[in-house]
Amino acid sequence: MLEDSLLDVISDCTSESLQWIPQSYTGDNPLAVVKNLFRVHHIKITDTTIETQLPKMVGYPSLGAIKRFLESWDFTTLGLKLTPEQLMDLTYPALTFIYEDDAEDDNDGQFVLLVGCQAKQIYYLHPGQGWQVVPITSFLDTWSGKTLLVKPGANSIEPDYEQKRQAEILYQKNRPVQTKVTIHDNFLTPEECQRLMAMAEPLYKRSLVMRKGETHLSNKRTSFSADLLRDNGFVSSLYQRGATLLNTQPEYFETLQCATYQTNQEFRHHYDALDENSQNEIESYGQRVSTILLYLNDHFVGGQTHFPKLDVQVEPQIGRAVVFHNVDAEGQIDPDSIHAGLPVLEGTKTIATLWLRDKVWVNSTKQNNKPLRSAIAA
Ligand SMILES: O=C(O)CCC(=O)C(=O)O
Ligand SMILES: [Fe+2]
Repeated sequence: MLEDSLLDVISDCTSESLQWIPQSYTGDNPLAVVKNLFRVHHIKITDTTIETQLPKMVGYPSLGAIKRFLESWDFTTLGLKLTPEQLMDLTYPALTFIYEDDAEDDNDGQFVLLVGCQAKQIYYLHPGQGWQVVPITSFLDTWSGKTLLVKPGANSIEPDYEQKRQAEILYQKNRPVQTKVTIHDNFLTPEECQRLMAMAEPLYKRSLVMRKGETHLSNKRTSFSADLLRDNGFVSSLYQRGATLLNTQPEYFETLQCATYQTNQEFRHHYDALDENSQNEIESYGQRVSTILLYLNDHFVGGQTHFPKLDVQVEPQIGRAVVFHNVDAEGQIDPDSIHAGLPVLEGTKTIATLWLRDKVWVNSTKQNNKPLRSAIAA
């Protein structure tokens, strides 16, 4: 591409009038990158159309699935593994995949939209971070090379866009109030919160996550946690209180877990329910059907609990309980239950969590028993 026209593309893409569309969480990245691609090409397509059609493509969320989706919208596409030399000569914009700094496996990364390469700098849109201008050398450190060249065709338009957009706006305005996350203030008194925090203090260990039925250390969950067995009248009464709230029996709760997050620590978007890789665990110990999250303090900045699919961000408040359900009536993971403990920006956040299983928890009926394993989430 000629230098001048490249500059036009870059200034057009990054202009104020062409605001990029931010992804609300990592799992939203493939949708957001495609929304931004359409926007860069000034093609009007509703978010609803992308959100309903793209995830249905075979192989989603791969680059191949994005390719198939774009072809269904009359784009001409070419998927390639590019070399750094070829990167310089691209006709932009193109979709590509970069690995995250803290990737735990080869699929951990993000799709970004390459718009230009000039004077040894690469211009790209990261849907989670906005427009980036970085030296090519540092871009190459994280770049996978996997790239999708794309070109819209004459029929890359949504014929009934205006009508669909109006319906979308109307729906958003009249959207029913969500009932999937409920808040129960003063579930604990400040004194009870203090008492729990003091009991947990000597027991903290780095929190784990569950992957393929095994517990692991993970950059996705950087907090510390402590298990509190029901071998003391006070703790035991909290299990009972939780059971009353959820209309169940205290024996169905996993061991109460306190977690503490220092500045910059977080628990990235995840489901509390166990997935198909943990079938054995589900059969033996039951699915994690519901969660009660308790905030034990609130003198810190950040650390909200975020439910991106529900557009809900719960503010931590001392003694507040947040309740949500992780599976639907058929026992399948409810996609709306995805949530995160956002990074703590200043101070220390402390929570306690009660995860409800659909089977009696293994050590819940014995006193002074060692926990089977620390409570887990992925
Ligand atoms: O810290 C939070 O706000 C969320 C914690 C969480 O998701 C969990 O413990 O499963
Ligand atoms: Fe969680």
